[in-house]
Amino acid sequence: MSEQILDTRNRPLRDLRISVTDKCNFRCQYCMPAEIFGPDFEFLPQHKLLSFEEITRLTRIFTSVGVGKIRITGGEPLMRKELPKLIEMIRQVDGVQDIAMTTNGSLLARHAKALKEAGLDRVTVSLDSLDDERFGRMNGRGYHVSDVLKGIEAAAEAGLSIKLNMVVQRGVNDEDILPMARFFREQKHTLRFIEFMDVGNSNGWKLDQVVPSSEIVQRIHEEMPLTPIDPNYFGEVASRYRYVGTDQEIGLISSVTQAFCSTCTRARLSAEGKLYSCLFASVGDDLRAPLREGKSDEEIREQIRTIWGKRDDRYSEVRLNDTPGLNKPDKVEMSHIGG
Ligand SMILES: Nc1nc2c(ncn2[C@@H]2O[C@H](COP(=O)(O)OP(=O)(O)OP(=O)(O)O)[C@@H](O)[C@H]2O)c(=O)[nH]1
Ligand SMILES: C[S@@+](CC[C@H](N)C(=O)[O-])C[C@H]1O[C@@H](n2cnc3c(N)ncnc32)[C@H](O)[C@@H]1O
Ligand code: SF4
Ligand code: SF4
Repeated sequence: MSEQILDTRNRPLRDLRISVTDKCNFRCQYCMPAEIFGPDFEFLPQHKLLSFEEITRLTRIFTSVGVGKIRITGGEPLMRKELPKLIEMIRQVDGVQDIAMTTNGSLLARHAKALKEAGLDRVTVSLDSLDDERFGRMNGRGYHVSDVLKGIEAAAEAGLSIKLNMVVQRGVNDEDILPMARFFREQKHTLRFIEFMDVGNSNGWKLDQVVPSSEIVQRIHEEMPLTPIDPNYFGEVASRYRYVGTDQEIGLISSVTQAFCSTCTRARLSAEGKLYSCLFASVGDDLRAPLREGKSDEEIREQIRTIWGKRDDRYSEVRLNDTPGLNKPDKVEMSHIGG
């Protein structure tokens, strides 16, 4: 059994979410708005990115202090060249029980088979609408729904387990809630509805654009009756509901209206090797420098123990009490550290 480390709120470190690139081919308004992430925006140069060897070494150190779940994310993780090679390297690490990836799905069709063969267990594909025009607008680059559906199909054919993520914004895509629910119920994939969050510094978040999960459940329940079911594991982010009379389910990720910080076991590693103890953190701790300065595994492990031991984050829990417009320090961008 590996060591378990606890933060100041007794939360163990269990999941590591690894961002492999800060780049993305989409410009979702709620994440990387085109007016900010324009042609002049400077993304990380290659030498600042953690190499696959560095990521794998850190994964090994993290598993020795209790991490079992790995999620590959970004930016768009499939923009990172030779990603299957990284998956293969992480798969070899003792203690890694589950490797998942979050992707916008646009490049998945051509990579799904290689990812599965390399050892990826699961993909979560983000899709906000089945309406091509609206989807093209939301992704900021005119990508088609069919590009993503082909990716989902290829992932299913390759034998990857699949979930869908839909960020719901009132007045933007809330009319897609029912069509998405019907479609993925039919397709037998679990769809999770995510409350629009105030991540990063530039997504123009307003509370009145958040559709509370309770309302989403109500809207679906009126047409397709739902019943709540237990979480799959301690600290599961989504609350689960099953369509009555079926074994199909949906998930609700309610970080705005029902914060889940008290069971948050997630650490996030940015593409340049900074460790963030919260999605809403302003600063991360640099792990790349110690890696490149020749520090030993034990020295880096001790640094991680110290960071996690001091952790007190509970941003979502305090968010609703925050005064809008309060002068807070800039938070890290979600595309930078992964969702
Ligand atoms: N506030 C907050 N939101 C989170 C956190 N983790 C995930 N989310 C949100 O939930 C979405 C879904 O996360 P995923 O990584 O797909 O889901 P997951 O629940 O970790 O995945 P499973 O392992 O399949 O249960 C993310 O895109 C974020 O929007 C978190 O720690 N804090
Ligand atoms: C940052 S993306 C990275 C992975 C990949 N590019 C994708 O879109 O799946 C991870 C997840 O964060 C979600 N996300 C981004 N901005 C968000 C926001 N403001 N509120 C809620 N979820 C958000 C996305 O929908 C996506 O499911
Ligand atoms: S949510 Fe994902 S696909 Fe959309 S801009 Fe952010 S990183 Fe790219
Ligand atoms: S807001 Fe921070 S502490 Fe709370 S669940 Fe999200 S990442 Fe964890």
